[in-house]
Amino acid sequence: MTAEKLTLPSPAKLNLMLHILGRREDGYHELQTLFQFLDYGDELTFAVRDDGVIQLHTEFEGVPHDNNLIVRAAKKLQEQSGSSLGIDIWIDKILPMGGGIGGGSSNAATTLLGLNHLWQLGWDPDRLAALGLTLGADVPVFVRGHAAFAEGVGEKLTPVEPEEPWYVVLVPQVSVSTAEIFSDPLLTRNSPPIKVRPVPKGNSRNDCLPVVARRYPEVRNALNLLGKFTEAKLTGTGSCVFGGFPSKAEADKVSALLTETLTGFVAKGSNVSMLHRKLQSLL
Ligand SMILES: C[C@@](CO)(OP(=O)(O)O)[C@H](O)COP(=O)(O)OP(=O)(O)OC[C@H]1O[C@@H](n2ccc(N)nc2=O)[C@H](O)[C@@H]1O
Ligand SMILES: Nc1ncnc2c1ncn2[C@@H]1O[C@H](COP(=O)(O)OP(=O)(O)O)[C@@H](O)[C@H]1O
Repeated sequence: MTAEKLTLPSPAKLNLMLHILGRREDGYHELQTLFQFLDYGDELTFAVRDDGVIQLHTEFEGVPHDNNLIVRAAKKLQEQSGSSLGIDIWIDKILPMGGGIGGGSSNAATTLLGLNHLWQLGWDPDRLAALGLTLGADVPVFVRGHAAFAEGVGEKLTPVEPEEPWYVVLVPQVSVSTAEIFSDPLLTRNSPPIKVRPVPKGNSRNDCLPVVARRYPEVRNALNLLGKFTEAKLTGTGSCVFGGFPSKAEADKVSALLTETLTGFVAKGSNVSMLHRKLQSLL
C-alpha cells in the first residue's frame, strides 16, 4: 500500500526592519527585527514510511542530502521524539537560496510541523520552536507562524500586526552569506534598543544594508531601481530587496517594468503564515 501524501506550504519571510544592538560572547549578534511572512514560497510533500528511513528525493545544487535543513530537521525530531517512523520528502523549490527570505529556515519549520502532524507526536509549539532554534536563528518564527517583533538572536518573539501590503521583491542573482556580513568590521553593531511597542515609525532601517550594498553591486542596483517607485529595503542580510504597495495592481505594474532586466516577484504580506492556515484547515 502506498502511504498517503501531504503537501504543505513553506513561505518566505521579510525583515521589515533589522537593528543590530551588539555582539555576544559566542560571536552571535543581538538583533531587533520585525518578521512578516509572504504568501509565496516552496511546497513540501511528505509520505510516512514505517522503516524509519528519512529520504529527501529532490536534489539541491550545492547542498548535500544530509546537510539539507529539511533532512536535519527530520532527523533531529526523530531522535528527540524516539519515533520509529520515517519519511519520504519532495520539494518544489521556488525560493532563492541565500536571499534573506528564509527559505532554508522555512523548509525546516514546515518539516517540523508536518512531521509532528504525520507522526502524531503531539509536541507543543514551544518545544518545536526550541528544537528549531538549534537549526537556525530564523526557524522559531516560522514554527510559530505569526508576524513578530524578534529580539535576542531572533528567538524572543512578540506577535505583531503590521499592515499587509503587496510587495515587489527583487532577487539579485547573488547569494549573500549571512556569516560573511556579520563578520564584516564595518557593520554597525551599536543601534540603541527600541523599548516601546509597537515599533515607532522611522525605525525601518536595516543595519546590514550599507555593508551588503558596498560588497554587492547587484544589490545596489536593485535598491536604486526599486527606490524610484517606493522605499526600497533589504531583507535580512540580503540579497533580496523589497518595497510595499497598497494594491496588487500597483505592485504588478512596477514589477512588470523592473523584471524586464531583473528577476523578481509580487506577493502579499501576511501576518499569519500560509503554513499555519493550511494546518488549521486539516484539523
Ligand atoms: C540575519 C537574519 C535575519 O532574519 O536573516 P537571513 O538574511 O540569514 O535570512 C537571521 O537572523 C540569520 O539567521 P540564520 O540564517 O538562521 O542564521 P544562522 O544560520 O543561525 O547563522 C549564520 C551565521 O551568521 C552569524 N549570525 C547569525 C545570526 C545572528 N543573530 N548573529 C550572527 O552573528 C553567525 O556567524 C552564524 O554562524
Ligand atoms: N532546504 C534548504 N533550502 C535552502 N537552503 C538550504 C536548505 N538546506 C540547507 N540550505 C543552506 O542554507 C543556506 C541559507 O539558505 P536560505 O535560508 O534559503 O537563505 P537565507 O537565510 O539567506 O534566507 C543556503 O545557501 C544553503 O546552503
